[in-house]
Amino acid sequence: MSRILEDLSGALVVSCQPVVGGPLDHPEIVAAMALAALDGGARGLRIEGIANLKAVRAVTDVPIIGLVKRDLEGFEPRITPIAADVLDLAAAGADIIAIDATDRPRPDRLERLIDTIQSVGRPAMADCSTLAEGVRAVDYGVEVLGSTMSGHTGGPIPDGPDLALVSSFAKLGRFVVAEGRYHRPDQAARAIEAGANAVVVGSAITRPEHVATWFSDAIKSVRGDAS
Ligand SMILES: CC(=O)N[C@H](C=O)[C@@H](O)[C@H](O)[C@H](O)COP(=O)(O)O
Repeated sequence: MSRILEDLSGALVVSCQPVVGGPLDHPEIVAAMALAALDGGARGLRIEGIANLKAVRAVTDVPIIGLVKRDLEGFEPRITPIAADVLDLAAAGADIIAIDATDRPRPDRLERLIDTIQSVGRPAMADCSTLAEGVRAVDYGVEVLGSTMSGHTGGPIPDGPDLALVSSFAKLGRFVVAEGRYHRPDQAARAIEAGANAVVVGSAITRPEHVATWFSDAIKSVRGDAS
């Protein structure tokens, strides 16, 4: 296992991805959120976008999972869909590079993305939605499997995290990251019990807009108030 993955064993990784266009969506604020998360015990970060990554890299040496979200016409995968982004992420200081590994039409072939990540000496993290996608990504040589995309490839998004997918990934002999809808500490603990090597938490820590909505919706539901 690479040193970066050893450093992340048993770690909380905080994804600092502000709501796009929201009041926190500025690189200096992303860097401040990252430092606050590290103060609270996070040992790794997940950062989207080159400007944000550079701002965070300037203030910490902890392992960073880097990604670029890109909406390309005619394609659904958004997380680092093209090989050119891989090179930019490596140059900006990402230690691990995350890619959408779902089984959906994509602009650059998955094998090409993984080869490009390996050519810059970084572990590749496959953001998957199913076990079959994880198995395919392992066949292509990824070092890290994430449950990131579970529930995000169509249909209603479930409430809780996909612990069953984490358990299945744990049998594949790769570093497993539990990610997606870990909204409470006990859920993160269950992920480690299910075999995850690390847990990524995003919205519950770094998207106060989402957290405020959870609370305001709960209050409205009790009041029977749709406004
Ligand atoms: C599906 C997708 O695009 N997920 C993204 C991946 O980087 C982020 O928007 C999520 O915030 C991240 O995965 C953490 O998940 P959560 O915010 O649920 O803790």
